[in-house]
This record gives sequence, C-alpha cells and structure tokens, in this order.
Amino acid sequence: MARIDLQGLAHAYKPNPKSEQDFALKHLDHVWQDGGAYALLGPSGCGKTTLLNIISGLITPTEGRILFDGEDVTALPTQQRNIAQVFQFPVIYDTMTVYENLAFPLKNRKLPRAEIDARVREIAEMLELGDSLNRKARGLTADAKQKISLGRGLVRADTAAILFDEPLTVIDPHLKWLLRSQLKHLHRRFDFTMIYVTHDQTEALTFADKVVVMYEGEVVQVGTPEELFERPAHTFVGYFIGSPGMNILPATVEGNRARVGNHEIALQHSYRSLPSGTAKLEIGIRPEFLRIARGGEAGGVPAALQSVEDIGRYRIARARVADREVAVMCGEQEEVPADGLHIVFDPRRVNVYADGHRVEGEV
Ligand SMILES: Nc1ncnc2c1ncn2[C@@H]1O[C@H](COP(=O)(O)OP(=O)(O)OP(=O)(O)O)[C@@H](O)[C@H]1O
Repeated sequence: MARIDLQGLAHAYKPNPKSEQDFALKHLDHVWQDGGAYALLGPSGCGKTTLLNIISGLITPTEGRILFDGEDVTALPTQQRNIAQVFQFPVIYDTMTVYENLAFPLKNRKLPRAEIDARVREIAEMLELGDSLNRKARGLTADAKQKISLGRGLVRADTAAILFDEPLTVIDPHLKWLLRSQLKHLHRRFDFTMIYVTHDQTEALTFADKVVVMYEGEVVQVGTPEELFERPAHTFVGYFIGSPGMNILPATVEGNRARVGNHEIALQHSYRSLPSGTAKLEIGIRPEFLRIARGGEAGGVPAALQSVEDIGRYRIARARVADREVAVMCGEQEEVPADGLHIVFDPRRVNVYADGHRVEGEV
C-alpha cells in the first residue's frame, strides 16, 4: 500500500478558471498516510467524487500533482496506478463463479496458478465467501456481490490503495453494519490505505481513523471523529456532525465576551485580533455542552422554550435565544421550566467562527 500526497491540487470543470469559485475542487494539500483508513465525508455536490476520480486517474486535475510513495502519478492512467475501486454497484462478472471473479485480476497479471489459488482462498476466507467459491456470481445477494468487488481489490498484492465510493448504498440496512465492521477488521489486519467516500456521518465515523470533511469544493477539516466533535474547525462540520448538530449563533466578540442579541456570553479565551475583513462572526456550541440553569442559578442566558423531545436516554429542549433556535441536551429526569428558562453556556466549549472558520483564542 502507498502513501498518497496531494500537492496544490485543484480542479475546474469549466475552462479557464479565474477565481476560486470556478473550481469544483478548491486548492488542496493533503497527505493520505500509508495504511490509513480515511473517510471522505460531505453533502451531495461538495466534490468527493471529483477528488476520488483524481486519485484513481479518471480525471486529470487542472492544477497540482499526485504522488504515490513519492512518485508523480499525475499523468498516469488508472490501469498503471494499481488502485482498487469499489463502487455503489458491485462491478463483477455475473457469468463467472466467485472463484473466477477473485482470480481474474491475478490471471491477467499471469501469476503462477498455485499462487493464484492460495491468494484467492485466503481472501475468500477473510470475506466469508469460502463456501460460495464454486457458485456463479449471478445468483448471489447484493452484499455477497459487493464482497466480491472488494475481494478483487484485496487479492492483488500490489494494490496502492482501495477507494470506496458509497459502497454500502445497495446493501440492506442490517447487513451494512456487518460489512462495515468486517472492513474495519480487514483494515486492522492488513493495513491497507483506504479512502471511503460517503455522505453518511455514521458510516464515516465508524469506519475511519481520520475523516476528511468537504464542503462546497473545500476540505474544511481533517480530524479524528473526536476532534470533529470536540472542536469543529468550520461551522459546517459542527452542523453536519452530531445529532442535533452544533448550535450556531450570530455574535459580536470583544475580548473574552461574546454578545448574542442583548445577551453576553463568557468565552474561555480572549479574541483581540479577529481576521481582517471578517464579514460574518458567529459562536458555536454543541447541545451536549449547554445546560438548563437550576432554580435561582446566576449566569444563564434567558430563553423561550419551544419544545421538548424525548429521544430515549435523553431529551432535547429547543428554545429561542435572541431570535435563534438553540438545542439543549437534557437528562430524562431533568426539569425544563416552561417559564423563566435560562441556558448556561460552558465557556470552554464555545467556539468562535469568522466567516465559517474557527478562530483560535489567545491563551
Ligand atoms: N463532468 C462534470 N462536468 C461539470 N461539472 C461537474 C462534473 N462532475 C461534477 N461536476 C460538478 O462538480 C461539483 C462536485 O461534484 P462531485 O460529483 O465531485 O460531488 P460529490 O460530493 O461526489 O457529490 P455526490 O455525493 O452527489 O456524488 C458539483 O457542483 C457538480 O455539479
């Protein structure tokens, strides 16, 4: 498997791009570490497939270079990149048996028959396809077919990386979880470099060690699931990850205080120098880090209760603060007063965002 470097990469579908807005994939530098399990997460149209196709060689980028283990592959076609791909719909030969499907990439490379046999059986065992080796692929279920697609990538020893493009879309919900944990297990055992495209946060967070979040053609954060939750680098990450997503409120900031409408909210750090030319300033805090003030407790922000939803182990109170809806996570037994509600913001958990991007405070 390989380390993949993206250097100054950008892609525009329209000719002669002039401004950053003309790029479907905005300028990007990133390293996919050898053996890393990455998810590429973002909404429809944010540029995930464009980036994946650049890595696989289906698209030549408008700008920048791609290196596999230090070697420039930008001009190489897909066949010469040793990339395995698993798409939404399984790509297999229906008239061949499972064995023949798995052996195909190795036969093409003219490997000795005994080597092919050993490798096919090893991969089939790993994917729990050992009992179906002599069956025609045609009659198999969608998940078994998708396992064959994956197996065809794994069977080759020279695979640089495995790219998955929403591979579980056609799989039954109860089998999705099973396949996903099998993938994770395979990754731990063999250390493949895996890049997994999805718009589903659960899929991304359970599969990946590192999640690359894209929004409007831009990579807005690369981080572990914990980092994305704890410290969203962009308001989009805060909104997209978590359920409900992060509360985002328009604010002004002076020193270590934020002002939302007429209310003052304490911040952990001071923000004396915000990026120049900032058009939009916001604060963000996750519903998990807000709480309802107890009777008589000082320091809460007054809010108007809208609703309380029971979602099993906890409840979500929705309330208006300065004309904006805010979600607060509360315990099952916790009292949520309909009148005189005050919400307490944990200063350590309030993030400040300038034009969507998180600003680091001065310690
Ligand atoms: N062949 C093309 N020609 C012109 N524009 C394109 C082409 N392919 C994609 N785009 C545009 O580039 C942007 C990124 O598209 P892309 O398919 O990479 O996004 P995505 O995140 O993979 O979306 P989805 O999850 O829907 O597949 C979109 O605005 C899309 O309309």
